[in-house]
Amino acid sequence: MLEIKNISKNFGGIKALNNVSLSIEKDEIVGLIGPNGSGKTTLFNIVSGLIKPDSGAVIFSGKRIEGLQPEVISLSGITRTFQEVRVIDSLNVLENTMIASLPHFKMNYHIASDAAIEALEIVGLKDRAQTPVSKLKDGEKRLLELARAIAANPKLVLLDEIMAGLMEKEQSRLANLINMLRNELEITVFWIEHVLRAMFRLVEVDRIVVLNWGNKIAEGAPDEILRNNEVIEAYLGKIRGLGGETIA
Ligand SMILES: Nc1ncnc2c1ncn2[C@@H]1O[C@H](COP(=O)(O)OP(=O)(O)OP(=O)(O)O)[C@@H](O)[C@H]1O
Repeated sequence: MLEIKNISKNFGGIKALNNVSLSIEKDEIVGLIGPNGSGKTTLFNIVSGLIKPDSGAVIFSGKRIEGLQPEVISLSGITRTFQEVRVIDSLNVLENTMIASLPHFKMNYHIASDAAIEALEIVGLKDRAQTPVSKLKDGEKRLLELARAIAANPKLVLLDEIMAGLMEKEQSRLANLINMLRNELEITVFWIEHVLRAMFRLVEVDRIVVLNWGNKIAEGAPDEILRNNEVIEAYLGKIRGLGGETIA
């Protein structure tokens, strides 16, 4: 479904991505992990069209999409969430969701509204449709981000640290939702996360790709990644050592 081929991106002297390749099959959940600054969000920004790679190709459903406008990529079936929730506080929950669904449904208000309400129902925010976004709790804003991504009827969704800052109960609920996206809605998921308990234990992740300093250093099933010495050295060991994040 998605093929990332030899992508490189420099910012000034910084090699944010160095010849990174990976592919994602339909109906997979693929995790993307690595230390801060290892290039994860840069890769999402390239796939979603926010930045152009210096070299390499991104192929989605057989077509090259690198360098296309974000709106075009979104219409082709790739939507995303952002680390910093991008909702408009002056609008209500439904209006925020419709901003995402309207372009996909050729600005047809009724169809876009139905799609938005369905997305809100999926994430459990339907009862809050008329609530101003400013009244939502942080966890609810994350769910709204997800609803916006779903409302545009994607084939592939990119989730960027969607668990960050949430309580454990909210993380578990969101993990169930991610599983449901793939299992029931047939949406393929590519997911960046630092909450490793969610990545390794809560969500049914098929494969995990690990970046370090812009290089792909590992790729494999979650249990293989947990045993990979290079990954432990570059990332997992440091996190365990800090004592802040536990996987089990
Ligand atoms: N627009 C930009 N201009 C200059 N440097 C950038 C830009 N975007 C990213 N970088 C740099 O590229 C590198 C990779 O950053 P990126 O945000 O992709 O990492 P990340 O793995 O997503 O980090 P985190 O886990 O902290 O979100 C970092 O050194 C970052 O400072």
